Amino acid sequence: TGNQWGYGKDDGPSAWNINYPVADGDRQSPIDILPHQARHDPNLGPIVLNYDRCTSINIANNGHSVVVEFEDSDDRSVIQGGPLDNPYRLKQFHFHWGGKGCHGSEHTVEGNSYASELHLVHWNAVKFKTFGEAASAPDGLAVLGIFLETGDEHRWLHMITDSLYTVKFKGSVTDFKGFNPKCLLPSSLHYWTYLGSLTTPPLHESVIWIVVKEPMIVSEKQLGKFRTLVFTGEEEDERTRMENNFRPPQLLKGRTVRSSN
Ligand SMILES: NS(=O)(=O)c1ccc2oc(NC(=O)c3ccccc3)nc2c1
Ligand SMILES: [Zn+2]
Repeated sequence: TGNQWGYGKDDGPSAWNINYPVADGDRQSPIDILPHQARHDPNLGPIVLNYDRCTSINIANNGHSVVVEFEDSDDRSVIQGGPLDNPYRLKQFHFHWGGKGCHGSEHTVEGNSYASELHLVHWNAVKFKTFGEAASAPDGLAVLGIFLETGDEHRWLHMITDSLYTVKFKGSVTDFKGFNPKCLLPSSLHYWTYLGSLTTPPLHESVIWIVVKEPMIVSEKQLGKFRTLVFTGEEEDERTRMENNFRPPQLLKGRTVRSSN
């Protein structure tokens, strides 16, 4: 059916514009970030995360990534400050990653990729009633992007990687309670910010991107566990390893990238 998209040769990013013409739009993501061309904006305050009462619900394999969903019926876990005019509610987080030894981040910095990228997806519940409504509005979503670099083991990432075997196949979902993603964040939240889009179909141009400069460090072993997931369902014959689920950088088309200090 028309909505089938992926990261392969025939259904990958270069073919997405067939079913999703906005793929060729003016504010597409990800982008290559050039720090020296980013405008330092002293009015850009710090990002403030209020995740202390966040409620994680489940972890799932949606056939494109592994996603942890949160309860978003009130303002129990929000991001605010920085470029945001309102608090945005945490809806879910997920990852993008590469193959063994290859890189897998979506945003790049001066042409350099990281091994992986974590996206914490938030929506503007002040202006919109549902995530779906916000996801189609120019200021509807705020996604916090965190790069993952390989090095020492991350002390808390095991809480996710130890659960990945339970969501190996597309369509699998398991309970995942009591996880606070604040434990994944690097010490500094200095960031770049620009107006962009979802990096997968439907590619809505509704995202205020906040890309944190400092990567989180994870071990190659921890990253390898993400590659034990498969894109395919348990009932399907082939087992296509889930890796390289990233969109390459898109044209800036005159946009300005701003930098916090
Ligand atoms: N790579 S990305 O740009 O962060 C990105 C890309 C595509 C996305 O679609 C959704 N949908 C929901 O989260 C959702 C969750 C629950 C109900 C409806 C939608 N989030 C996305 C984030
Ligand atoms: Zn993403």
